[in-house]
Amino acid sequence: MPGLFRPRHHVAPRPDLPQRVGPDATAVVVGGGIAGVSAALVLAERGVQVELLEAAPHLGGRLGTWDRTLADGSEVVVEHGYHGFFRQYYTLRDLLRRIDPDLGFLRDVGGYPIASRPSVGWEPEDFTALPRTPLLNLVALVLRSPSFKLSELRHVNADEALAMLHYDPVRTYAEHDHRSAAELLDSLGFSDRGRAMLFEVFAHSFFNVEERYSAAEFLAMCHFYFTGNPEGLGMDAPTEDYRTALWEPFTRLLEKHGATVTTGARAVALRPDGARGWAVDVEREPARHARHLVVATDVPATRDLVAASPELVATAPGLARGIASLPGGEPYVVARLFCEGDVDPGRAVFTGVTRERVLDSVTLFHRLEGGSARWAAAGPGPRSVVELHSYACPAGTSRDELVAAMREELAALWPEAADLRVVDVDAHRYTNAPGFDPGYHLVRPGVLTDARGLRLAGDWVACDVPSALMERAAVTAVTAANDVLREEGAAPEPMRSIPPRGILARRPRA
Ligand SMILES: Cc1cc2nc3c(=O)[nH]c(=O)nc-3n(C[C@H](O)[C@H](O)[C@H](O)COP(=O)(O)OP(=O)(O)OC[C@H]3O[C@@H](n4cnc5c(N)ncnc54)[C@H](O)[C@@H]3O)c2cc1C
Repeated sequence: MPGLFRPRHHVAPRPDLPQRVGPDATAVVVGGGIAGVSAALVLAERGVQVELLEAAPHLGGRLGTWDRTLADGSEVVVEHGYHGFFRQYYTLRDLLRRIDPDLGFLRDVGGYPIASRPSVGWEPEDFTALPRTPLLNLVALVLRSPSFKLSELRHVNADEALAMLHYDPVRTYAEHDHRSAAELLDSLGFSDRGRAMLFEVFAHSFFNVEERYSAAEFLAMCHFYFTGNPEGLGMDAPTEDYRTALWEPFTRLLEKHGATVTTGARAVALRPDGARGWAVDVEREPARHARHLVVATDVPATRDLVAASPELVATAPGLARGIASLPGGEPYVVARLFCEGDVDPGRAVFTGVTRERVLDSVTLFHRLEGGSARWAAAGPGPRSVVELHSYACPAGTSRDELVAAMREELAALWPEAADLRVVDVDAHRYTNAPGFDPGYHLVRPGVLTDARGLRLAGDWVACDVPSALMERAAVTAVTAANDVLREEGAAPEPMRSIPPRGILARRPRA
C-alpha cells in the first residue's frame, strides 16, 4: 500500500504515561450499542470502575438480536439487520480483535452487485473488483464501468467532481454543508445510470435521501469509502448471529475487566452531582453516581434524555441546544423472510438495489450466517432466509405496506423470487437512524460538551476523523474514553484512520 494512503495514527501510543488509572476512577456509560460497549471496554481495561446501562434486555442497539419462534415451530435468532464490516474500520476492528484476535468470525461476503429490475435495462454492476489504491480506483472506474463512459465525461462538472479529492474536514463542511447531496449530484453532470448505480444507492445506505442529506457529509462519505480509502470496497460479515459473534464475547470480556453490564436499565435523567461528578436516574432502580459519564444513546433517545434533565440543560446550554435541534434520519424497515424455495444459486450474498421505490438491498442470510443456514438445511426441500432492507422509506407508510412493496419489488428484480413461499416474516420499522441534513454541521455536538465530565459517543456525533456508521460509533467512543483517561492522567488508547484529507486537499502548514 503506497505510504500516502497508509493508515495513520491520529492518536499515537504514549508508553511514557501510566496505562492504568488510579483506584477511585468511576464511570457510567449509558447505551449498550457499539459506541457504549466500546467506551466501556476501553475504560474497564484501564482500571476505571465502569457500569454500562442498557435499556433493552440485550446489548447491541442497532446490531441487537432476539429469539423468535417461527410458524413451523423452529427457534431462531433474528438480528436488527445485515451489517457490512468494511476493512477501513480500523478502530472498530481493533476492538473486535479483543474478542477474536484473527477476526475469524468475519467472512468476506465477496462481490456485491448493484442491480435494478431488468426492465430498466442496466446490467448489474459490481464495484468491489476495482483496485484498492485511491486514484487508481477512480481511473479504473472511469475506464471499466458502463455507468461512467469516457464519452460522457465532457458533461461532468470537473470542479464539483474534484471536491471528492479535495475533501478536508473543515473546508468541505464550510463550503458544502449548506446544500444537499441532490444539488451536488445535479451539478456533477454524471449520466442517469452513473448517478443511480453509484451515488443514489450510496446515499441511501446512510438512511438518508439525497434531498435531505448534506453535500458535505456525502463528500466525507465518498472520501471515507472510496476516494481516500486504501482498503477497497470489499466487506466482511459475521458468520454467526451478532449475539454469538459479538455481544456474548464482549460481555464476558467486560466482566473479566471488572465492568458491570446492566441490561433492562433505562436512564431517565442525567444530573450534575457536585464534586462527585454525575448522577444518572434509572427507571425503577436506584440512581447511579460516577465521576465520568459517557452518553452513547441513539438520536431520539438522547433528545428525550436531555429534555428530561433540566439540571443538565441549565448547566450545559450548548449541549442542550445542539441535541434539541439534531435531525433524525428517514424511517427504515428490515424484513427477514423465511422461505420454502431458494433464489438462483448465482445470486450474490448481498445485492444493493437501485431505482426501486422502497427496496434498497437484499441479503441471502442462508448463504452467510450459520443459524440461517441450519434452518434452511433442516427443511424437506430447499429453503432460504432472505433479508430485505429499505434504508430511507417514504414517511407515513406503515411497516406492512412497506414489507409488501419490498416483496413485490424483489420479484420484479429477481423473477424467481415470485415463487418463494414465505412461511414467516420478522419485520420491523424504526425511526432511530441519525439525520445529516444540510446546515447542521456547525450545531452538531461533538464528543466533548459544555457539560464537564459528560461525553457523547455514537454514529451521529460530530467527528473530524474519517469515519461513518459503526466506525464512527467506535471512533467517538474511544475518543470519549480517551478524554476520561486524559483527565485521570493515563495514556490514551491509540487510534488509526485513513488519511484525514483527500489527495488534492491543501495540507495545513506545519
Ligand atoms: C438495518 C441496518 C443496517 C446497517 N448496516 C450497516 C453497515 O452495513 N455498516 C455499518 O457500518 N453500519 C451499518 N448500520 C449502522 C450501524 O448499525 C450503526 O451505525 C451503529 O450500530 C450505531 O451504534 P451506536 O452505539 O452509536 O448506536 P445504537 O446501536 O443505536 O446504540 C444505542 C443504545 O442506547 C440504548 N439506549 C437508548 N436509550 C437509552 C436509555 N435511556 N438508557 C439506556 N440505554 C438506552 C439503545 O437501546 C441502544 O442499545 C446499519 C444499521 C441498520 C439499522
